[in-house]
Amino acid sequence: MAEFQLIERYFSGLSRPDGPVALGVGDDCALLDPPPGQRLAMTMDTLIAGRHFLPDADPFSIGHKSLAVNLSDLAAMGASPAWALLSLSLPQVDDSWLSAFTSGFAALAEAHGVALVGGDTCQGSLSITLQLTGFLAPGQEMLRSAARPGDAIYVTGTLGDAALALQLASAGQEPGELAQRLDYPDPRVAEGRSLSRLGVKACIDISDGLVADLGHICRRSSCGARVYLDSLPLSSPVREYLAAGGDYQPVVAGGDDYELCFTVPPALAPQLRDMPVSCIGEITAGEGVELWDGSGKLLPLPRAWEHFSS
Ligand SMILES: Nc1ncnc2c1ncn2[C@@H]1O[C@H](COP(=O)(O)OP(=O)(O)OP(=O)(O)O)[C@@H](O)[C@H]1O
Ligand SMILES: Cc1ncc(C[n+]2csc(CCOP(=O)(O)O)c2C)c(N)n1
Ligand SMILES: [Mg+2]
Repeated sequence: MAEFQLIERYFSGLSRPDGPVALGVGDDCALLDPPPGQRLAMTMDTLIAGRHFLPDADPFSIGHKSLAVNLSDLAAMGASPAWALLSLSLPQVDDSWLSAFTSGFAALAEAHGVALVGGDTCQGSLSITLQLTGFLAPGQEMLRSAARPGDAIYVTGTLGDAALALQLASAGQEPGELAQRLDYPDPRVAEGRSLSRLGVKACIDISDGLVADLGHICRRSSCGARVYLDSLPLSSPVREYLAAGGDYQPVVAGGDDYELCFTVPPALAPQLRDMPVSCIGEITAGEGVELWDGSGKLLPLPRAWEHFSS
């Protein structure tokens, strides 16, 4: 099967032309009608074999994750997802790989109302780039630059599960239930929309680890952050790993969490009472992220995930 047959077989069906998609997969461009009065929120992320997923990863999970990491960026802005463009580089045409990949992608796209409206396909080493567009009413955006001293810092979900799964898998051990968090991140789109509607102004999604991503909020907001290790929300396997003497590096710097980290002024905090979020510290007038343990000791910051750093 060659390029155009492949596009027809695997990607035309994901296009779902409807009202706002005037023209999807198949022409020189997609033609799209954004809803009046909404801004477009646009993001893009790449997944590369060996860099973002293990070479033997299930293609269904790669399809899921390539969309999930982009949905997570829209969630962090408070946007609603709408359209995707998919650029695929494949070493060869492998039918079973492509059908599993597109099924994983389609299942998550369906769950979030995302239409695939176009893309590009070429032969090369395995790499997936997804561009995702969403909508956002002006004034509802959550920015990295909007944290203020005195704000409380919150996160959704639990931290460190995916990084610990990767650490175990890389050491040839069985990650058990943690594997799900590495392979199938659950982007916090509904939570992002709710937070933005509540009036939360500062948010980021945690892809490179808490310390690095909260660090982006600090730099862009010209403030500091105090985080309390004992306040971090942890799953049972991560708790057990720490209790057995495991290092906190995967929890605060391993990355791949795809949880939201956001800050809230004291007046807004009571409105979060019924949400599944955890307060982990506060924004200060200082600079950079500080990590404190339960006995009041300042902890050294582990090195964060960063491309070109090793
Ligand atoms: N090659 C590039 N050209 C233009 N802008 C870029 C490029 N690479 C990154 N950016 C922009 O830089 C900013 C930070 O990008 P970065 O990839 O670090 O954020 P992110 O996508 O939220 O994080 P992650 O990729 O870890 O999920 C974003 O606004 C992004 O659009
Ligand atoms: C095989 C393998 N090695 C390492 C990792 C960890 N990892 C890769 S990229 C990244 C940050 C987000 O990426 P980006 O900044 O490119 O969006 C993290 C935490 C992984 N998932 N699989
Ligand atoms: Mg990125």
